[in-house]
Amino acid sequence: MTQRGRLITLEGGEGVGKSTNMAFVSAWLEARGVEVVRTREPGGTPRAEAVRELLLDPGFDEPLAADAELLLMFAARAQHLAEKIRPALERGAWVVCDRFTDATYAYQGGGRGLDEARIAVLERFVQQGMTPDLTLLLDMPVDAASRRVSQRTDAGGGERDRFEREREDFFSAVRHAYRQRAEAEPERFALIDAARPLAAVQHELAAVLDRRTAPWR
Ligand SMILES: Nc1ncnc2c1ncn2[C@@H]1O[C@H](COP(=O)(O)OP(=O)(O)OP(=O)(O)O)[C@@H](O)[C@H]1O
Ligand SMILES: Cc1cn([C@H]2C[C@H](O)[C@@H](COP(=O)(O)O)O2)c(=O)[nH]c1=O
Repeated sequence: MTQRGRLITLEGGEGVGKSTNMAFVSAWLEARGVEVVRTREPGGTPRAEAVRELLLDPGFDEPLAADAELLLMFAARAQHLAEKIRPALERGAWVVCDRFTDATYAYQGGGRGLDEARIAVLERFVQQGMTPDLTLLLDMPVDAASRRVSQRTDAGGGERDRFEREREDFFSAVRHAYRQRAEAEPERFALIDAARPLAAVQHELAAVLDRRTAPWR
């Protein structure tokens, strides 16, 4: 019988280095013979990416109600789980996902102030007990991360999305919520100091992956 794959998530606020380190984590696993499916949330499938567009688009002349934002996050997640994550895990592949439900607790819970208990109801409904096996939380001060986002936006000539336009107190609340979750579940989370140079961050990521994934490989 094929062994079920593992779900590894990368989490953290804007600009902490999740996308940069997705590539590193995936390559590290692949070098050890693991089949890896790389993906992200919100998004990861064509329909879920369409929901992402709606969530990130700053162009509407109408606010997005916090409850609608929460439900859209879980709608995208339900599609992602059904069409991509569960099938991959069932065939034995490992899924490395840039953000997952911890982001909902951090952004919609911490940032928007929605009740955690309501998020937990949707989590149970959509995920049916499925949770990440390992969560790599990239953590750094909000002001330094925001400078990285500014440099990236200036260099790429891109526009800030609807979340990136939030104020510093929103991101401080997001960071606080993430750190609280990591403290509450140390067996699932690894807290990584992402303010260091990339080589140091990746050195620690490799050590964490080696230690935490050895029993599953
Ligand atoms: N350790 C690091 N030191 C310095 N710069 C870094 C480091 N890690 C990433 N960067 C740079 O910071 C910027 C943001 O990184 P990245 O896009 O990977 O962050 P992210 O967490 O995926 O951001 P977002 O949440 O906005 O998608 C990029 O320009 C990247 O090259
Ligand atoms: C999964 C998830 C995401 N978000 C927010 C966090 C980010 O601002 C955007 C996604 O863009 P990025 O390229 O990953 O930075 O969506 C959220 O608020 N809630 C969630 O559950």
